Amino acid sequence: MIRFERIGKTFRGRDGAAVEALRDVSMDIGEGEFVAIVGASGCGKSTLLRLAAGLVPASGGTVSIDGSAVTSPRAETAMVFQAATLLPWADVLRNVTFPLRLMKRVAPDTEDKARALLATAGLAGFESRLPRELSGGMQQRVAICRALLQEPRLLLMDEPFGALDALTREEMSIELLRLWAARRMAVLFVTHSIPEAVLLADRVVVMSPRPGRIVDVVEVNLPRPRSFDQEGTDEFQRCARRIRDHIFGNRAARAA
Ligand SMILES: Nc1ncnc2c1ncn2[C@@H]1O[C@H](COP(=O)(O)OP(=O)(O)OP(=O)(O)O)[C@@H](O)[C@H]1O
Repeated sequence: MIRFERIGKTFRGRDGAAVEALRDVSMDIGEGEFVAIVGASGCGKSTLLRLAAGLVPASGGTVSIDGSAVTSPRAETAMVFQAATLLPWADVLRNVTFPLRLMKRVAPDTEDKARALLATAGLAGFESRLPRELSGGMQQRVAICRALLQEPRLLLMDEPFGALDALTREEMSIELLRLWAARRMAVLFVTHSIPEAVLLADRVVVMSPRPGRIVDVVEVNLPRPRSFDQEGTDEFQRCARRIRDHIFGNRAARAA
């Protein structure tokens, strides 16, 4: 569905110095596939998502969806950032429906769908609350509902649980999988957590330090529905170890 073909991206800093963020990145993501991206800080993971979202142009290569080059944001793509980025003055329901109102895509059943989505995310009864009345985890759930209400074919998630505590993070991962199972859009999910990547993804793309290149693609052959109980399985450990070895090299192997 989405194809990255020999993508390179070099930024020019304020001082004029060139920063090569990505080099020769190629990958395909199929319809309904869940792909996680892991790699050292600064290796270009967010840049890759922003390229897919049509927010920045590539310096070389092409990103295409269904064969047509992505040059600007598209209605079929939605993005969730690390911070919930909700409108502070709008209540939960208005926040969730905001992008559709902005794109003039409101349908007669939009509000009902938004309420149903919020209920699935455990937010029934909070529709009229303001963001500041919600916990960080609840705010992030609102941001995820906002993205899902757009019924995207491609969901881009940039460390969406990065600011949450460990327990909320686990709970949110399982909830995301539930919502994804019901809708099956393609997901490109950036995370710093190796267990989170293995738990969620069909494939984990491992990137080298900057300039980011793909050093491995790990297929996760764990049955769905997934749960953290699978963390003890050989397959989970195999995937996690293989990813860790790429990121930490022999250090991890020695410590094990
Ligand atoms: N607009 C920009 N102008 C200049 N340099 C940039 C810009 N955006 C990103 N970079 C640089 O490109 C590199 C990759 O950044 P990016 O945010 O994509 O990495 P990342 O892997 O997502 O990092 P992290 O895991 O820390 O969020 C970094 O060195 C960053 O400083």
